Amino acid sequence: MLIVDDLTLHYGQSQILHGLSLTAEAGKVSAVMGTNGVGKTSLLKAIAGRHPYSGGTITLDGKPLDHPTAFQAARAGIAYVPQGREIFPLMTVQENLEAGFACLDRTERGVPEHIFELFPILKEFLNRRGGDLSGGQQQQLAIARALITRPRVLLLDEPTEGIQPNIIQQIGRVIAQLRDQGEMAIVLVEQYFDFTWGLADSFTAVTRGEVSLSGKAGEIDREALLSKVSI
Ligand SMILES: Nc1ncnc2c1ncn2[C@@H]1O[C@H](COP(=O)(O)OP(=O)(O)OP(=O)(O)O)[C@@H](O)[C@H]1O
Repeated sequence: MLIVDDLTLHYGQSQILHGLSLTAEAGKVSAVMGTNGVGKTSLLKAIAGRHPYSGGTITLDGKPLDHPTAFQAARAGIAYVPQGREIFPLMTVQENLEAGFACLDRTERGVPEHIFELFPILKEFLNRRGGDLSGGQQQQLAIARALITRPRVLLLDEPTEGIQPNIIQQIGRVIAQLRDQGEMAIVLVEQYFDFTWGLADSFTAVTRGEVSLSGKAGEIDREALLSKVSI
């Protein structure tokens, strides 16, 4: 279980997160929602060791992640799929996947076959350059690259952004499949309300770096949530 407690984060003098707390359980999709600029990406970056946090704690399966570097966070089992995907455009699909090996021991460096079961198109396009894939295919590649490390926590930053509807549905099915395997806690940052509402097991609405509403699917009120995450 990932527990983020009372997290604060700054860019220079500017405070972005104001004591934000979040819990993400294995086998569940925990959605983080909110309008532009409320600090969703900053939260994921703090968890993934991509930006230092100023206060609070992050704990994974009972062990504190004490201000980890990106490498240490990845070694601890945290995988991050950034907004905008960050595919290496001149490298092939195979090479992009192998970029995920960086934090693994030599003996662990292989692409698990189940990744191609989740994303068959990647097997077909192994020798194609990342930059020649469509947006949806790049998103699949970014998720696949994150799964290379067999993570315990998967952080997804707006996976539906700029993706055509049929691929969004496919990505939703993959997220649900990964959840149902029961081993991974999935933190989904999303602004596409209906997609997230249909998929997530719990919801955290963020407003100006603070939690403004949270609750489990089946308990939280849809309209109340919608009002917190819409402009
Ligand atoms: N590197 C940075 N330096 C300074 N300010 C930053 C930096 N990155 C983000 N910010 C600011 O921090 C605030 C939160 O940004 P963040 O990207 O975390 O929000 P977000 O909720 O993910 O928004 P979006 O949905 O637009 O991605 C914004 O005001 C943004 O301009």
